[in-house]
Amino acid sequence: MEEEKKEKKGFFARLVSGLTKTRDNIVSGIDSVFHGFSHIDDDFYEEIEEILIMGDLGVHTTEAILDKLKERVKEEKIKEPADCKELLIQSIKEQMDVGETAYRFEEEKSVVLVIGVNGVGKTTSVGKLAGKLKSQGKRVVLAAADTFRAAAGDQLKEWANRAGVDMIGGQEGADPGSVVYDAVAAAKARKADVLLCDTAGRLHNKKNLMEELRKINRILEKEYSDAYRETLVVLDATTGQNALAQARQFAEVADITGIILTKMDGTAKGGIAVAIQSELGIPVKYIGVGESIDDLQKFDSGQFVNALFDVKEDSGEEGETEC
Ligand SMILES: Nc1nc2c(ncn2[C@@H]2O[C@H](COP(=O)(O)OP(=O)(O)OP(=O)(O)O)[C@@H](O)[C@H]2O)c(=O)[nH]1
Repeated sequence: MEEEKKEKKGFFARLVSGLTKTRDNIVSGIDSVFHGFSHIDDDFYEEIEEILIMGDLGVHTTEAILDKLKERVKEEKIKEPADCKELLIQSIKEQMDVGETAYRFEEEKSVVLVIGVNGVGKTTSVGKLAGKLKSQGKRVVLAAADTFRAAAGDQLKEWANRAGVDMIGGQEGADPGSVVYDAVAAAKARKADVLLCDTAGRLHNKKNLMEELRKINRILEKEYSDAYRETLVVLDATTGQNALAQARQFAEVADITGIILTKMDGTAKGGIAVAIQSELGIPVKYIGVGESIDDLQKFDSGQFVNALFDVKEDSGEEGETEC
């Protein structure tokens, strides 16, 4: 129990330091609004709106947050700008609410498809996730089914070695479906708990992407129907609103069950996590906070917002995050 508390505290401290740039971008501005205005008026709300939009929360999400805030301020007859801070934090948390995030693939035999465009950190995230599952004592098999890019398989192989798991690959340009087919056979033979597939990422050709995913899904239905299926999209947080647009496009062609938001370390655009959950209703399941194998953390909206606004968490009871 003590260990668990310590771990949560450690996670929170790392989250706070990882979000320094995002926090500087949003919170220092907000604080000066709370303390710089003598009363609550349209200008006050406009300033908050501007800061949230600049912090990459997006126009729709920001409007929804402000509507909620205004309603509460009225209801609770708040007069002092400084007293709005807690209400704003509450409104952002509510706006991000997507219910409790499930990690079923950690509990039962599963296949996880990971998709994302080149360069977002897809291969790295698959490697980190493999390492995380392996450290939980799971038997993991990787499928290098993103056969489009030269050397992608080699890169994944390095991660497989680092994580200490098996990888099934194919030649460059090979049919991703056949790689998945072979990987399913290997997963069955090795009694794997989780089959992690590094799959397609070509958004510029939606028809092909859709076809490819459909084919993979058909194979999984036929050959591995008793495995729970999860589809995660990897997005690069440093691209801000572009990441949101990518998620939207992927959601049009696949049944997305979660998001991995990478490069949260050192970006000022971490507010995109709020926009993603609010506008798409898809949970951010993990965030990438560095380039090494341990730099993937489960995401918890409550803790994230607390970290952003420097709300202290000493009991460790706020979120369920473990890492
Ligand atoms: N700082 C930081 N860098 C990351 C993170 N995730 C990935 N990267 C880096 O981002 C770069 C791209 O990562 P890859 O995993 O190769 O990206 P990919 O999406 O697989 O791209 P392709 O291999 O080109 O398809 C690498 O230099 C990674 O080390 C993260 O969470 N934080």
